[in-house]
Amino acid sequence: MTGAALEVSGASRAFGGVFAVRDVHLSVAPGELRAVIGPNGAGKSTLFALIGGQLAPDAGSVTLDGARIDRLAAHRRARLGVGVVFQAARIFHGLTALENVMVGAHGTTRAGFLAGALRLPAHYRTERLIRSRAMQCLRRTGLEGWADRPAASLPLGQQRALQLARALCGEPRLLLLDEPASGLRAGERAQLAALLSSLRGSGLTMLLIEHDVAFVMRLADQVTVLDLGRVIASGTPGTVRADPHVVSAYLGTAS
Ligand SMILES: Nc1ncnc2c1ncn2[C@@H]1O[C@H](COP(=O)(O)OP(=O)(O)OP(=O)(O)O)[C@@H](O)[C@H]1O
Repeated sequence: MTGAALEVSGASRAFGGVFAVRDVHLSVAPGELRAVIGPNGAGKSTLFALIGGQLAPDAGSVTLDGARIDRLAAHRRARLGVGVVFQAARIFHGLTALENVMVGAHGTTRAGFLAGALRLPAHYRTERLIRSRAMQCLRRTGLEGWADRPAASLPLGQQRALQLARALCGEPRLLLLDEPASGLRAGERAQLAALLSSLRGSGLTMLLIEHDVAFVMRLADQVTVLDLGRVIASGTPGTVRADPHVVSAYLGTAS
């Protein structure tokens, strides 16, 4: 298909008269991995929330495959294919890895609560379908060997992959990731980078916000740099790294 998968156009959002995001334009092509970076307070989390639906913009628009989504609640955006991996590990520790992923598929299937409560055949069919889809997602994220382990017993890197698997089970058209590398050690970061690369190889469109500039520069197709709520640079990692505005606003102060 032609055109952007995600288009943010002139998006602004202020808090108490101060712009957190100001007239931001961002276009993510299908299959692209886009990173959004910027110093503390640059507006990354706010932009993320404007796309995911936790916030609505004061002005501007957000479209997914050409359809406006900026006035929709987060759960309706999720139904349309916006998958979100939040930074805080929202893992159900009492459930197995497989069960955690199955949770991601409920809500995207048709057989409803009543069919489940009445134990109708449709319920069992749906449950089987969900289970096999969840196993596929565990395979896609390299977690098939952990399927029946309690989620709490997974090392942090695998827990991060589990969050990804759960989001994938909702079959997103666009996956949003909030600082996926945060708190991970070097080896775990490298594993996560390989996983994100393989997902991109499968054609998934992704947007991630990240503090770790080195992580992003190795991984992303395109990088958008925010500072004080505005886009100050956008392009390939090489272009962005050489941009004097970026160097002075951000990279110059990073080690
Ligand atoms: N709910 C809110 N109420 C008031 N001000 C807010 C709110 N959310 C964000 N802000 C302000 O908007 C600006 C942008 O914040 P935001 O969290 O989006 O930046 P960020 O780039 O994600 O920062 P960090 O890297 O520190 O998480 C900051 O000045 C912040 O204080």
